[in-house]
Amino acid sequence: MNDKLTPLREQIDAIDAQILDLLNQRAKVAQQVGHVKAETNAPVFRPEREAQVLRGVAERNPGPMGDTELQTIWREIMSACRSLEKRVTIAFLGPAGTYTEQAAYQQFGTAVDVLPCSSIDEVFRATEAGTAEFGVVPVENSTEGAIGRTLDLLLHTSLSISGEVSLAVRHSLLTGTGNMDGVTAICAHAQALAQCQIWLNNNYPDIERRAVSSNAEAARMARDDHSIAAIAGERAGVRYGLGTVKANIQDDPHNRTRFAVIGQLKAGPSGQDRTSLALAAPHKAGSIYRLLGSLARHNVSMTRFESRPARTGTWEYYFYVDVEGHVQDEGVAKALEELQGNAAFFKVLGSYPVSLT
Ligand SMILES: C=C(O[C@@H]1C=C(C(=O)O)C=C[C@H]1O)C(=O)O
Repeated sequence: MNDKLTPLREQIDAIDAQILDLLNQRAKVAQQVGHVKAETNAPVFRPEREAQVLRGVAERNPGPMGDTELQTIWREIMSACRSLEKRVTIAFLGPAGTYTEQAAYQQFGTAVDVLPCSSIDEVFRATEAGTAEFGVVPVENSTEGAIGRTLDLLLHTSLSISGEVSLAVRHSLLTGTGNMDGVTAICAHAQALAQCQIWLNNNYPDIERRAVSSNAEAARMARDDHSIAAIAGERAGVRYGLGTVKANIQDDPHNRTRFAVIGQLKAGPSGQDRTSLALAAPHKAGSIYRLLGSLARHNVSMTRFESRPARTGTWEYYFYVDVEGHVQDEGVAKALEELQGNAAFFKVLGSYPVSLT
């Protein structure tokens, strides 16, 4: 047995030495890139370039390594290289252990400084003030729909969306003991309670449900008080030392949440981009039809159309529209120019590379 293993391990050691050498070669080039950027005051983080590198890895991958696993490794390589140019600070909807934290690492890798914030408003404030270069906030959930507060704040912020992250959201029922003995309340964010309501109705119809500020906060409460069960991701469970009563209790097995990366940066075109817009239509017959007609005429595909009350008490709405392509793409530019002329309110929230997952 050992005789067979020894030469194989020697091969791995030799390959590791090459990987180590190549990684440091890559890091030195990234440092040079950093010097060039510093001379011109150019942004360190370039999401369009990182998206291209990650797509290229999957396209060129001959296997047996999986595309997703390689992309995870490359994300960390780029994160480490980037941190040699400059370490960026990322604000996110905390506390530690939330899905938003996971989304932040998914976008930037782990060689970043993080600033957990207690509300979506605080993420916007910290990023607008420059305390963090980027912020990460939830935008919509495939079961429960839009995160209203994020949409409201996007309307008037000076920040742009420079990235999107889509994560599979799986909820577990967690307690300090790993069972439900003595549990009198199930705590979670209101969104998570809503995403698990059928399962809760079927299994624990009589236990009180209590909405708290985040699932991670519920996990922290469950750690300190064994009369409380939390609904949260396994990540939060591990972080707070909880036992799993039942995993995957979300009503929709395909439950996903989409997050936006916000910051001063406007991402360049990566070749596979999306553009988010906020619009209001004038109070005239056919005005929405005219707005959307501009997209159709220039062959621009719409991937999302969402309305939200303008909060004027007059049944006026803002429309949140996502289209395929980048504002610098010719068709998109023409469509938006035309659309802007017909809109009562028009704002490009940002163009950014399409999420890998
Ligand atoms: C090295 C660069 O800086 C950063 C690091 C990257 C990398 O490690 O590949 C890619 C894009 C940037 O976010 C670059 O802009 O090319």
